[in-house]
Amino acid sequence: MSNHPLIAPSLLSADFARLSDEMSAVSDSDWLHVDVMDAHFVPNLTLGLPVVQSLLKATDIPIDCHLMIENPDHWAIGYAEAGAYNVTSHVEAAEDPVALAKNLRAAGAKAGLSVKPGTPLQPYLDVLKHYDTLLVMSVEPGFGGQSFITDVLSKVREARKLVETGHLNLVVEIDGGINADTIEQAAEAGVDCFVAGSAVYGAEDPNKAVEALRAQAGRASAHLGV
Ligand SMILES: O=C(CO)[C@@H](O)[C@H](O)COP(=O)(O)O
Repeated sequence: MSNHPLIAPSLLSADFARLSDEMSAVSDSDWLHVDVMDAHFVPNLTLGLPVVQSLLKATDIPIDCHLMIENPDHWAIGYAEAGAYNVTSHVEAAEDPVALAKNLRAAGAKAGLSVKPGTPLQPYLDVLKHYDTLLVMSVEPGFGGQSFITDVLSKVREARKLVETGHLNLVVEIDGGINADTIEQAAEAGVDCFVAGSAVYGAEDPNKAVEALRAQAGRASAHLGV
């Protein structure tokens, strides 16, 4: 849980030839979201552990790794050992998500679990008790710049209720299509952490975009102060 809105710019929308400058451009953000894609779990290919290790040396912002890869049971631990703050794997890809969470925590990272837009939460409620973050995908994973899928907010409301009633203790994160037009409905539904790619890196001043999104989320949210 968090008591203020967390904004996590997605580096997927940054200029990959200038990653260090692009991280500095969002120095006011709470987390930095790094999308790892393997061209198997999703059709796109981005970057892997060697690049994340370099990013970790070049920033103080907590790195939030979103692994859109097959076999996270094997690969995720490397990101935790490298020093990522939060390491998220997909429930659709993980073979033993409980063991995975335990391994990530033992390596010093927060453990995150992500669900695609069509994946329900209900079968994974016991598994989620072992997790620190739940990443609700509000687009099909793989690409930035897609439109927000409003239907996923029912899962956010479900997760928020479970957190408020003490059944889960995790940060509710949303990813995909978050911008000035969509962040308020996500905040109202109960999101704590908002990933935003094109809305931040497409802005003239990325840091100002981060501040504006944070303020908007804080105003719209019943559970987060500004
Ligand atoms: O994981 C993903 C896409 O798979 C996201 O992190 C995108 O990078 C978000 O980009 P926008 O939808 O905010 O442009």
